[in-house]
Amino acid sequence: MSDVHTFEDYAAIAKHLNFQSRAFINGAFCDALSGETFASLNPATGAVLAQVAACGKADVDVAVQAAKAAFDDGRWSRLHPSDRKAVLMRFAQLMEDNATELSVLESVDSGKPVGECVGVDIPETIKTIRWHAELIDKIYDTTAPAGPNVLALVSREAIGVVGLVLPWNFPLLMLAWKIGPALAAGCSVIVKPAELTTLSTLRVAELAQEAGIPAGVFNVVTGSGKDAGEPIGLHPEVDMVSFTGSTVTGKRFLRYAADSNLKRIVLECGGKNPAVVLGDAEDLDAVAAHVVNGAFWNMGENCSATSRLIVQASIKDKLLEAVGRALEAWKTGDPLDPANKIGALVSCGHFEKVNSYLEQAKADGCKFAFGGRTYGGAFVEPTVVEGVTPQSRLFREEIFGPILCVTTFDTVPEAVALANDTVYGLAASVYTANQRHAMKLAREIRAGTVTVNCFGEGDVSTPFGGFKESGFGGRDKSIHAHDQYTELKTVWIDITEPAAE
Ligand SMILES: NC(=O)C1=CN([C@@H]2O[C@H](COP(=O)(O)OP(=O)(O)OC[C@H]3O[C@@H](n4cnc5c(N)ncnc54)[C@H](O)[C@@H]3O)[C@@H](O)[C@H]2O)C=CC1
Ligand code: BAL
Repeated sequence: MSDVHTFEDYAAIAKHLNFQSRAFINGAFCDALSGETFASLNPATGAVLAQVAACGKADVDVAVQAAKAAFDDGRWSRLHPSDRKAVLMRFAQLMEDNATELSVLESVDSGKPVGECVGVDIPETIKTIRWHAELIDKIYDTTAPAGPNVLALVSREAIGVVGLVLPWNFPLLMLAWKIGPALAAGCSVIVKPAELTTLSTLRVAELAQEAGIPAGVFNVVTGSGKDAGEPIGLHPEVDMVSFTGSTVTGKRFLRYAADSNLKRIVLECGGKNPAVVLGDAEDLDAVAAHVVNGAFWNMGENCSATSRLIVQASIKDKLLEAVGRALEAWKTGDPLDPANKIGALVSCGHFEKVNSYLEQAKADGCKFAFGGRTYGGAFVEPTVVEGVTPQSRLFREEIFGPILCVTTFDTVPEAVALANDTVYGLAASVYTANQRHAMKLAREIRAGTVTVNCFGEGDVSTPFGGFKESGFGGRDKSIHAHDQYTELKTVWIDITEPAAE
């Protein structure tokens, strides 16, 4: 990453960004066949950044044909693993060479604080591509234990043409979580970025081409969920879809699969993630710093965001005092100013949704311990709402914004029951000095990731995904992600000696 650090530097780069706005199909940028476009806005200012190709079924058909032709002729799928690895390593290097530009682009398109893009989103994107590239020539197939006259080979083969339907909250990182293992496995991909955040993915398509990923292997179809996402879900020649987004849309993909070709579906959906703080937790300032980071990182637009603070009643007031101290570092404002840790929400539409929970909190008679103010149609300051009951919408629904709901408990079993009182099961954190309690809570809370005395999503080496309505069918990240994009094949070979003549 370069030495660009100030608001003025980032603003100057933003001013001179060139936006690629056409779809990328079969190695070429192209308009939608209908010629239609939609506006991509900077949510912090409302300015139109670009008019983006509004693709539909016809464009998806062309992309699928290209992806299938590429897969079938083996230009990528049958490349020597070390050669595939070399191309992906070059791809990662090109992203690193352009990391500052990608960070600013991601920030203006999504409202994310540029400091987060520079420090987390873009480095993690690059690391993810490298990690999966490194794996390509290190995975061995196996033989199964079988009788003496049989050789049973069990291998993994790329699943084929893969649709990757992406959310807007971590546009490039979610792209990397999916294309990393998919391209490493040898699949051809059709990426459908969220319509609110397409621009960084299109820039990365340019870099993919420059790196030498062959035509047809990496395609980007831009457009709405209904027009471009649904045809991917229903396409008979798409072998698999990996989706991240809302549970409602995730369920649609299961229906698309049932109504078409039983394509494999992997879903990473919403969360309503608890942080359970026991009365014996040590160093409440450290706990508060983790809780605040979990709740407000990326404006809470995060499926694993800490959304419910479930705290033992005896320490609630002390913990909230510490939360107040931690919040002093969380300034809200222009996403291009690296001093701000809270930028703009992704769109006015999403702001309306988040604001409806602030209104609900007032209607429920809850107390705003901190925050509650909104600015400029897209900014919401970090807000902590006390006295949230398990019946409230605030406790039950995914807010996906900077609102932390506080509920108290008296006993550990009560805490477990509250933590599990949700249809979701993506992530949870537990804070306690008692290792027995920590392990008991980690076991009993039904979630894909449980962090103890910290908040985080692990590393690229650890699987990410959820229980219950948070997920289906597999995991992103880690070696387990490769399972999503491969089929198991058994080759059963009879090695009986022919009977002597
Ligand atoms: N990582 C996560 O868990 C995410 C959760 N969400 C949740 O979903 C809520 C709504 O956000 P949205 O952007 O509307 O999420 P969404 O689930 O509708 O969108 C995610 C992706 O699915 C596509 N899509 C939407 N409708 C589709 C359809 N009928 N068929 C095929 N593809 C479709 C979208 O174009 C986008 O690429 C958020 O407020 C948040 O609660 C949103 C984004 C990410
Ligand atoms: N936190 C990364 C995954 C997601 O929010 O979709």
